[in-house]
Formats: sequence, C-alpha cells, structure tokens
Amino acid sequence: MRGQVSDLVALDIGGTHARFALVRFGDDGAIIMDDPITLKTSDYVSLQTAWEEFERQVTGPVPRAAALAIAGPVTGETVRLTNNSWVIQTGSLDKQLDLDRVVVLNDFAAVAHAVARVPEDQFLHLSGPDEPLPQNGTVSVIGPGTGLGVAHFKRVDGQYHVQATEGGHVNFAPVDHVEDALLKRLRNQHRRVSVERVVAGPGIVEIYETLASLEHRSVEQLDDRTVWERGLAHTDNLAVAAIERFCMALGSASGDYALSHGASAVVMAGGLGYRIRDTLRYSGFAERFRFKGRYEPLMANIPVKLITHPQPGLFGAAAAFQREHFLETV
Ligand SMILES: Nc1ncnc2c1ncn2[C@@H]1O[C@H](COP(=O)(O)OP(=O)(O)OP(=O)(O)O)[C@@H](O)[C@H]1O
Repeated sequence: MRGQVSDLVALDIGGTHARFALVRFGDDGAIIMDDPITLKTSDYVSLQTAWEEFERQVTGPVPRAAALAIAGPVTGETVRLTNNSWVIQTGSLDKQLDLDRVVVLNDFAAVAHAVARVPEDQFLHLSGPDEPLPQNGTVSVIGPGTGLGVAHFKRVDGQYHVQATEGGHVNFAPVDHVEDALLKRLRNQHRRVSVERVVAGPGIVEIYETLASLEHRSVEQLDDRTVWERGLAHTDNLAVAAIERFCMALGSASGDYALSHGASAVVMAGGLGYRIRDTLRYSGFAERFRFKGRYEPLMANIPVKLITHPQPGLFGAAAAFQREHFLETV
C-alpha cells in the first residue's frame, strides 16, 4: 500500500501490545492492510503518547480516521483496559488524536467482524463437518490468549450483527475427576472460579501442577510460557499431558458456548489458538466439544474452524469502521 493514500488507522490495543495498521478500502469493498507497527503498551503512559510514536514511524500522511479494538468492556465513555493502565475517554478521542471519525469496539467483537468478513480460505478445519460457515445462522467466536475472549455474530440474508460478550467469566464446569481436582485447587485461591482461570494461557500452570499433585510428584515452579514451550516441544511429558487437558477443557467450554449461543458453527481465534492448532486437531478437543448428553448428535453437526488471518483484531476493526461509514450491506 506504500505510496497510496490510506483511509484509516486500525488499532488493536491489548494488555501487552498496541498494534497500528494503515488501511485502504478498495472500490469493491476490499480491506487492504499495511504491515502493523507494534508497540509495547508498558513503554507508553497513554494512548496519545503511543499514537505520537506511531505517527513518527509512519512515512506520509496519517489518515484522520481511526478504528480502535480494545481489550476491555466498551460500554460507557471511559474504557479501562483489562491488563494495562491506559484509560481511554471515547467521547474526546477525536480531539485528543485530531481525528474526524472514530469507531471504538471491544477487541473480541472486532475478531468476530473479521470472522464474518474474511474469505473461506482463511479458515482451517478443526472438527465436525468440513463445510463453509453458514450463510444464515449464529457463529460463536472463541479465543484463548492471555484471557478468554468470546463473541458471536448472527448472519441473516447477507447482513450480520456482532455481539461482544464476557463469556470467559462464566463458571468453570468440571466433567471428570481431574477437572474436579483442578476446580478444588483453584477454589482454594479464588472465591469463584471462572472458565478463564483454566482455558487461557496462564491456566496451563494450574493444570500442570494439578496433574503433578494427582501423581504425588513434586515439580519445579514454571511460568506459563515455559510449560507451553516444553509441552509443544514434547520435552516434558507432564507438560504434554497438561496441554492435552487444556484442549479438552477448551472443547468443553466451546461446546457450552455453542449450545448457549444457539450456534451453527464455531471459530477459534487468537495467538494461542493458532500456536496449538495442530495439537488441537488431534487432541480430545472434538470429543469434549460433542460431549453434551442427549445433544451429542446436534454437537457432532457443528463445524469448528480456526481463523488463520494474522491480525483479525485489526482487520475486524477496519471492517466495523467500513460498515459504519461506507457500506450498509456488509
Ligand atoms: N511462545 C509463547 N510466547 C508467549 N506466550 C505464549 C507462548 N506459548 C504459549 N503462550 C501463552 O499464550 C498466552 C498469550 O496468548 P496470545 O498470544 O493469544 O496473546 P493475546 O492475549 O492475544 O495478547 P496480546 O494481544 O496482548 O499480544 C500467554 O499467556 C501464554 O500463556
């Protein structure tokens, strides 16, 4: 896109990183995105100072329009990020960043927009019938990462509507004795145990230590990244078992979301989901997804896919902006 005038700055603001990308909208509605500039949120005291740095790094004019996908509930005028100290006042962003048009949405709602808009070849089949996403119906979008993002969208006659949720905070529901032990362990630490305590990156440590205690083994204290790395590299059998257990718990939770959303398809998203994509396909994920008593035949008919687009949050923020300001029909 270099050398062409951009239409929009798309931002994806997470707990650890803020990503900025220049976007141009093609005459046919295509969303053409430049490579993102990634900044560490902890290196900047506010969105405004990070934006200044982005402007310094860009050659050429910066568009006076922005779409922000933010990791936190976007409800009132003030948005507090879940894992960083920035406070974003949505009502005055245009003045603070010198913008003419701004769209702000939850980061996982942005991912759902991306799932609704990217072409079929950007999905990898995980389980269930190997068929395209439905033209009409509800799709659950689930993303284990630092937390557990959950959203859904409903497509009807070529239009779609996205709903952000706080689904990662529903209760963790164990279905076997290992998960009973995991819940017991977590309940000693937290008054209430949400599914995000298990089905998100940091949960792997709890699973690892629970498995060790079931074998009366003492293990060194590891951080989540190390357990993931050892398990994915098959250098630590307990970590391999913990990842298998993680996939099973993700399958259970995904099935619960599909049931409660009335979904006819499910899409996994997020950096962690992508990292474990091959393991997920050959794990107990699919069996646990279906394991819903008399609804097993219904669950077996739900396709589960994984989005492979590298920046669904940025792409989805641009899609949300485009729909609000340019296109009535997507
Ligand atoms: N090699 C790795 N590097 C970092 N995190 C890893 C790695 N392998 C597994 N993880 C797990 O993935 C989680 C982060 O997930 P993900 O990469 O999806 O980030 P995210 O939630 O999208 O965050 P952000 O948008 O702020 O980068 C970490 O909490 C960690 O437990």
